[in-house]
Amino acid sequence: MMLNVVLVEPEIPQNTGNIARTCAATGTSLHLVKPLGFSIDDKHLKRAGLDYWNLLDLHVYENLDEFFQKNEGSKFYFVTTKGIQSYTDFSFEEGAFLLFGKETAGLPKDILAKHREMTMRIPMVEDEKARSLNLSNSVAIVVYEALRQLRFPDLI
Ligand SMILES: C[S@@+](CC[C@H](N)C(=O)[O-])C[C@H]1O[C@@H](n2cnc3c(N)ncnc32)[C@H](O)[C@@H]1O
Repeated sequence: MMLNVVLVEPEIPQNTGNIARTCAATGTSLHLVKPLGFSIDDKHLKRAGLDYWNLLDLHVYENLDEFFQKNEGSKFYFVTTKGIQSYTDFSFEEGAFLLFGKETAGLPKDILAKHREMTMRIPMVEDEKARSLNLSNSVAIVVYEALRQLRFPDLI
């Protein structure tokens, strides 16, 4: 696949359902890293993804170690409110893996520290009350920037 979205320990089924729909509609693979806050058969998850599930290239992992092992050698990008640069300052490569954190806590701190140079943020107002965007909105923003840079391959 041209792009890969990775949700690390997602908690809210409606968010993952929306993201599944974005992935299916853009030909992007979806990778879910457990623990998940819902079952893959959850009705909210299915409803939010509507009938797009059969179009989806879905991969599920027991934990982050398994994810990194199975995708060794790939290019990883970390999307976080603590990113050192704007997502628009990155060049996205074909086959890129875009990692997003869980709704309550984001990506693990040790992972962000290890991959600091590859962390990106989506700019927001400087107000501590505006802590973050919705997870599924964040995925849509970054996926479409990456696809734009790759010239919307196979999309019309
Ligand atoms: C609701 S947010 C998590 C909030 C968490 N307190 C944090 O600061 O990371 C869930 C995920 O959405 C993405 N996200 C939300 N707002 C973002 C932003 N402004 N910049 C980059 N990523 C963002 C990140 O992947 C984040 O891990």
